[in-house]
Amino acid sequence: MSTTTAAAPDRYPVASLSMYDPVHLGIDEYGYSVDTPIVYRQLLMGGEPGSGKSVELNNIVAHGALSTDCSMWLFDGKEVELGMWRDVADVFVGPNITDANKRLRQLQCEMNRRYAELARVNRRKVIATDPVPVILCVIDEVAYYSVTTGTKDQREEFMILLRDVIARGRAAGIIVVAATQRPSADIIPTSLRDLFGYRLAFRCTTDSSSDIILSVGWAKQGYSAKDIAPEDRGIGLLLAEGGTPRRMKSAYLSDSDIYGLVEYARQLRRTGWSA
Ligand SMILES: Nc1ncnc2c1ncn2[C@@H]1O[C@H](COP(=O)(O)OP(=O)(O)OP(=O)(O)O)[C@@H](O)[C@H]1O
Repeated sequence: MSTTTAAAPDRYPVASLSMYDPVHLGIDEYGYSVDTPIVYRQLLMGGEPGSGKSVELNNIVAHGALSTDCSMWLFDGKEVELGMWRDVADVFVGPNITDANKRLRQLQCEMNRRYAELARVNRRKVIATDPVPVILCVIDEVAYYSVTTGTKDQREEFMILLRDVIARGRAAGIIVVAATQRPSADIIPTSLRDLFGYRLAFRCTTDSSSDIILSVGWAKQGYSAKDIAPEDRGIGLLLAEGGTPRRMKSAYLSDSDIYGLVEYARQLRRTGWSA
């Protein structure tokens, strides 16, 4: 055994993350880390303005940006919330429904292509060793595209395409993370909500809007995002695949954290990781 100690290298190997790794969302009320695999799932977030949705979206997008097996498709009806990640997004859609629908049609085609390939090789789902990236499709604010902008036909087309991608995307390696500050039945009908395996309710103004995110009945059982105090920004109830809602606080990335991450992700995505 050698008695000499090797000089510490001045550069350390840093591996990228993978979309198949759990994503760090925050900590729960007992101080445990909330790390959730989101591949093969869809995640819906809702809550009143300023309740913490964009902060949590940033955590998920940060994971995607640092994952070299992730293709990021960002839809930002407000343009500035996800805009900081624009340089490392593969697709960035601002407040333009024509563009949004065009991109969703492309996503649908890619999904169909992947299913055709899976069927050809007699497989059920995309896995980590497949030569296709996981597609992380993040939409902030769904209602902008589904009820506010464009013509009725465009809004309807948006919802039809989105519903299809949410319903069929999982096994094809397409994750949809959607946020809305308007948790109402016209924006998130039950049939759409139920397609999301994960739901995260930040502070809501009524029990019924909390139930629209989580699902009917939880408020009566004592799990209502209405009970989150207005000053408790970033606190939400996370319902994961049929469990019980878990109260948690999302992790927080400051703007300067995000600038640093974007720069790092840009290098990582250009070169792959290297020592
Ligand atoms: N986890 C957190 N830790 C610390 N501060 C937070 C956290 N989450 C939210 N905040 C604070 O609350 C503010 C509003 O959060 P955020 O922008 O995420 O709300 P939002 O729900 O996306 O609002 P809107 O619907 O209007 O876009 C943040 O700028 C930040 O100051």
